[in-house]
Amino acid sequence: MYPAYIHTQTTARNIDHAAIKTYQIPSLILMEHAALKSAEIIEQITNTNQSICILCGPGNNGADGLAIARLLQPKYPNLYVVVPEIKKMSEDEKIQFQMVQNLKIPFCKNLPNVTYDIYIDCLFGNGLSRDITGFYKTMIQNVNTSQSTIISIDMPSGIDSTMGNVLGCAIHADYTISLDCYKQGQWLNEGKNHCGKLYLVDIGIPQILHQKCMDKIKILNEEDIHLPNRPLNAHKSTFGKALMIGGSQNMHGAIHMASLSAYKSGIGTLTLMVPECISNVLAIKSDFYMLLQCADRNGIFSSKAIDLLKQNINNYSIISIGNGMQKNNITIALVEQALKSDKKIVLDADALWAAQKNIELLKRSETTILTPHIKEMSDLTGIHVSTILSNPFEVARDFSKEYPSCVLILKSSQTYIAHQGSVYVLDAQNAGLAKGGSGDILCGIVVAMLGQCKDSLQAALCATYIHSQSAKLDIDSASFMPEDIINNIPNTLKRLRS
Ligand SMILES: NC(=O)C1=CN([C@@H]2O[C@H](COP(=O)(O)OP(=O)(O)OC[C@H]3O[C@@H](n4cnc5c(N)ncnc54)[C@H](OP(=O)(O)O)[C@@H]3O)[C@@H](O)[C@H]2O)[C@@H](O)CC1
Ligand SMILES: Nc1ncnc2c1ncn2[C@@H]1O[C@H](COP(=O)(O)OP(=O)(O)O)[C@@H](O)[C@H]1O
Ligand SMILES: [K+]
Repeated sequence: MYPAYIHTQTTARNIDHAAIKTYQIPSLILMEHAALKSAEIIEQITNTNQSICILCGPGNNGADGLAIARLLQPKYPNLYVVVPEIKKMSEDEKIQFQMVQNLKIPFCKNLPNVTYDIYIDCLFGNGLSRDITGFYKTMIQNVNTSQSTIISIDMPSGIDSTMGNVLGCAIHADYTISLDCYKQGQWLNEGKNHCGKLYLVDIGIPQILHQKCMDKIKILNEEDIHLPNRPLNAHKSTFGKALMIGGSQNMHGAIHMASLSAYKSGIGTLTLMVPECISNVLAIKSDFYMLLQCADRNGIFSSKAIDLLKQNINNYSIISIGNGMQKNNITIALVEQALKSDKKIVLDADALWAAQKNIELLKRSETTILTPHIKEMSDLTGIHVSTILSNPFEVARDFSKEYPSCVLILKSSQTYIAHQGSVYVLDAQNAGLAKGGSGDILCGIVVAMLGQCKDSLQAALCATYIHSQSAKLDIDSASFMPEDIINNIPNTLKRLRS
């Protein structure tokens, strides 16, 4: 699978330049790859009897358009090119334009009065630098109001490729063919809604240029997942001894689901530290876990929990806190104690709110995996929800740099896994997961992976991927039950290992 990276405008541009300067790949060769791959996709999504109008701007995005015109012309009899600024062309565009003229492909300066079935948008790509005004704006508005299919090359023109904001006006594409890498603006803010279906094509830029990037963002795929080995001669301690702390009178299901997921995902031993008031119901539900019961007060842990954890913590290698707990002083004290220990820690739900009270403790040297959804991330960091939503990549990356021993799993319909400045994106939207309990299942899988993987980032990547793959169920998304997902974990593991 072609490795998919997401870059800002500057990084994408620097990579293009390095391919040309350092690796001496002529830009016309890259452009030819771009045009060939784009033409291939255009042929797949259109019919050759449809009329095509290719809009070519003043830079290399326009040059791509001219190269695409040259490649499509033999198959599409009704093909037309619009070049508004013949006097202002990049060097490569001049060469492409000469070839288009040699082939006698019809062109003109203005958008023709007739409506075309297909518009190929090559006005502006990664080089858009200011608001679009004047005749380009009119052209974009006219194309947007047509009922035609719009295919954008590299970026929907008018979308800023770093932040996804509309600069003046922007093409509303049905399809966008991104060249070499995704641009961050395709994933953020208004950009998300302007791309239509996104394609990514390899244009022959050396992969090393992506791998060498600082602060890279990569789409998580199966090749990034290295499931931990399970040696035949292992014993239970080989796979981690976990203590899961959580539960309250009104929420015993959360820790139960987390524990089932942890066990199905391979944890060695599992103990649940829960308030006494729910221990009976848990004991009836399952018998694979051990219970560390704690006196309760009003349905939650009493202050005795703090001493109980102190006395027992050294029996475990991994501690998770949060499932089914509440925001209170005991939760704060338990999180503080766990973070001061030398154990691997997983923080979920209200434990994330509690961690904020002693945030400097996250600078500990042992691994901490945090699994906030967007609101919990806001509780943890004090960053407003709208700021997180406008650039989750940056928020996740900044956090991971500030707390280098932490691995952040920032959950939403897309999930961002960040560690020491690198960000992975799990792009697997699934309405079946938009239900209470999905996060508890993930937390359990994280605990199990932390018990088995040597590397904490790998544990987080494996867990997130296993969670989303196990939620690929052949039933209506409205009917997903937590146990359906949990019962599918074994199939996922079997498939990933084979
Ligand atoms: N060899 C390579 O690098 C490869 C590049 N490739 C392709 O090149 C694209 C990047 O090309 P690019 O850098 O030329 O930028 P592009 O998007 O065409 O725009 C720049 C032009 O637009 C103008 N302009 C900007 N904003 C404007 C505005 N609001 N209103 C009006 N004008 C505005 C700007 O003018 P200026 O600011 O200089 O006055 C300049 O003329 C990339 O997306 C991909 O498609 C691929 O073929 C692979 C190989
Ligand atoms: N639409 C969606 N597409 C993909 N994943 C989703 C979607 N909605 C929720 N999820 C995933 O489900 C989990 C929900 O976690 P969380 O919000 O903590 O739920 P809860 O606390 O109720 O268990 C996260 O892993 C999140 O990424
Ligand atoms: K474009």
